[in-house]
Amino acid sequence: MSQSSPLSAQPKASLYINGAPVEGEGAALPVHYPYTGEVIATLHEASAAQVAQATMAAEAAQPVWAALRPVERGRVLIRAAQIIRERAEELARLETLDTGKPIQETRVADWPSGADALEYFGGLAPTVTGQTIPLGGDFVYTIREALGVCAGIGAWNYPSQIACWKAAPALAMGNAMVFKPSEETPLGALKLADIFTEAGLPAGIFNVVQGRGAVGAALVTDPRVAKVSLTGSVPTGQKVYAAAAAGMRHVTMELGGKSPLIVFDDASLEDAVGAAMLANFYSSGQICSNGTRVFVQEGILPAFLERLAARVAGIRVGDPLDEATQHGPIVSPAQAAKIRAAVQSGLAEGARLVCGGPGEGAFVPPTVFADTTDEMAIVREEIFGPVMSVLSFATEAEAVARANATDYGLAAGVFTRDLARGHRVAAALQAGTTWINAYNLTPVEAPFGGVKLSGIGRENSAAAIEHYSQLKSVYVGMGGVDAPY
Ligand SMILES: NC(=O)c1ccc[n+]([C@@H]2O[C@H](COP(=O)([O-])OP(=O)(O)OC[C@H]3O[C@@H](n4cnc5c(N)ncnc54)[C@H](O)[C@@H]3O)[C@@H](O)[C@H]2O)c1
Repeated sequence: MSQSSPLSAQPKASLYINGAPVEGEGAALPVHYPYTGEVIATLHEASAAQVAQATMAAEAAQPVWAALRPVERGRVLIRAAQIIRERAEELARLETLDTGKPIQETRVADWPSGADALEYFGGLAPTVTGQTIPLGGDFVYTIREALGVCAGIGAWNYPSQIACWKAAPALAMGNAMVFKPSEETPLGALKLADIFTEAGLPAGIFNVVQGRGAVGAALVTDPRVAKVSLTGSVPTGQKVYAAAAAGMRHVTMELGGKSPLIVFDDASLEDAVGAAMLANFYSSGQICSNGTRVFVQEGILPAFLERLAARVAGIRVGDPLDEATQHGPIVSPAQAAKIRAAVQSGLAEGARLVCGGPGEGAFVPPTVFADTTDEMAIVREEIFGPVMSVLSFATEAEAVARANATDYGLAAGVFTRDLARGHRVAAALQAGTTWINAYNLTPVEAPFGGVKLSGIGRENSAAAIEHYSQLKSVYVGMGGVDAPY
């Protein structure tokens, strides 16, 4: 890599352990800018000994952090959020270099959402209390206490948001964290570690190790780790859940999906088309909750497809650092090849290409298939790219049954002007996160997560507190001990 390259993003060191940058002792990890393929940084994986050092540093630091007043922990998180907002432009640019996502997205979605989580959980920390349970003299009170050392493992689509979404509730509750970003996008988590230190976080409370799956596996089975939170694919989730079970560790699993978006014929066509585009093409389609199965009621199908094709034709594809660009490259050549194979399989299975196609190089254009059936691989399997399958349906009962006929259950959406139907359908859809007349909005105030194979546990909202703490009950005897012997 040329250090003089204007795109150089070489960090001080690859890892962050016990409050300081540390170089990795493992294999090289080149970081490519997805748009050009240029190597913008070369990192090194953590060795097994360095993974252990990170968890030991976390274990040593955690009790002191947990003993602070919650308002003091919260203040550090809120200060970190302020630093993120002050450096918004620099951080958005780094996220674009790391992921290839358009700068117009990374300015509004990635770090800003991470800052929201830090503010939210920073403010929530002092409000967490226990219960008193009267027993007519004796009583029990409960303490919600930290778990200890938490491991966070991230995917590459929203690397900095994922790091913040995991760190914020974990740290708010007095835990320490060792975070392993995806090997594709390792840069944002290192920035977060720096920002935390600047905000006053004690050394050892947030550590970063880098590496591929084996480093993640070493972290999951480290004896000091009490909880694992993974964002990734279902196959990885199954492996990590099983490995965590051996040590009876807590888990949060944020996994993949093949979510349905149901559009009834009374919906606002323009809003439904806009939502379907957002649900498939934002971040070049690399979003876990994407509504990739778009069920459209037969009466409005022709009008829906016509309007969709017209609006998709206007999407500006290109250089992600150009402010006008709305659709950037795919994160890596390997992922682009997987998406292309899915597009080819759609063509081979007889789906009708409305627009887009396999694309070339780093780019897969926004792609819409019509005349698809529930049996086609493009309709059943997560593609994790900008490929929408449009399906036609006749009745509400049919749409709900077909929408639920999947092993996934991350998200679902419904568009209708009949609000009673909207609520009825939302209730019937097997998904952890649902939207009525909206799609893919994930404010920190709302719980986010999946059912069925899409995961377990919830991120964001007060619900996340329960996933980063455990209840202790304290029985207080107020009288004598009545022993029968
Ligand atoms: N539900 C959500 O919140 C959410 C959000 C974003 C992405 N995702 C899902 O993530 C997937 C795309 O991301 P990806 O390709 O990076 O996923 P992935 O499963 O390939 O990797 C995820 C992370 O797990 C690590 N890993 C791999 N094998 C491991 C092992 N045996 N033990 C421990 N860690 C291991 C990887 O290094 C990476 O950091 C998609 O399926 C997408 O739907 C889910």
